[in-house]
Amino acid sequence: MSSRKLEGRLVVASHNPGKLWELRQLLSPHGVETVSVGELGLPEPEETEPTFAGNALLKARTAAFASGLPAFADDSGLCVEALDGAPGIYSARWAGPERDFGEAMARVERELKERGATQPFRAHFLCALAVVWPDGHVEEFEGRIDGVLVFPPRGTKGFGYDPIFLPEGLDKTFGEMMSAEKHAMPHDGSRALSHRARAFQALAASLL
Ligand SMILES: O=c1nc[nH]c2c1ncn2[C@H]1C[C@H](O)[C@@H](COP(=O)(O)OP(=O)(O)OP(=O)(O)O)O1
Ligand SMILES: [Mg+2]
Repeated sequence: MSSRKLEGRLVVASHNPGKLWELRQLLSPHGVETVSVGELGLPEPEETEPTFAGNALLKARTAAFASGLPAFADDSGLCVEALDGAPGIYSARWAGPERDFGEAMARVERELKERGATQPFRAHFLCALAVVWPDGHVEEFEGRIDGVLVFPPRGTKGFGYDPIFLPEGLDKTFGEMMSAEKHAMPHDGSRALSHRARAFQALAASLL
């Protein structure tokens, strides 16, 4: 348990609308008032760290120091086993400056084919969350969900690589799920589903 609790206004340090929506959805039952970096007019920092945790910390720290408020950042991505963990921390960058995830998903399929990979195409999503206070105090959390990739992509819900990711033991891709299913936050102590919801579950237990 942490000694620090999240109180007052929280900056959500993400420029990705899909992610922002999910993070606010996860925070909303806790009555935390949020403002996004976009609403504050803060720029998107370059993600120069070699790990998810490092980039989450970099984004949260930049926003906390620029705003004088506690800030919350998510760095996440898809890691494909047969591609040695790629795209990993480069998941957003594979979609190019236009953030074309149709192209990014096609590249995953192409690279699997080039490597002669065979099904099941095992993969996982990872999510690192960091909270940084303006005095420099840091809290970090992580969540993971394992699954397999399916081609062609299925479903139009969610964002990013959701349409090719089939979570272990389920028959719907993240792209075919209602957001409430992807983010199910069980109150009976059982585990949440998505990488982001799992990381958030750890955060909530400690900070909220
Ligand atoms: O639940 C997810 N469902 C599908 N795709 C996902 C998910 N979670 C991460 N992803 C992929 C797409 C995203 O673009 C990238 C994260 O990259 P990441 O740098 O953490 O976020 P970002 O650049 O999109 O926004 P920002 O850094 O401003 O928070 O991984
Ligand atoms: Mg990013």
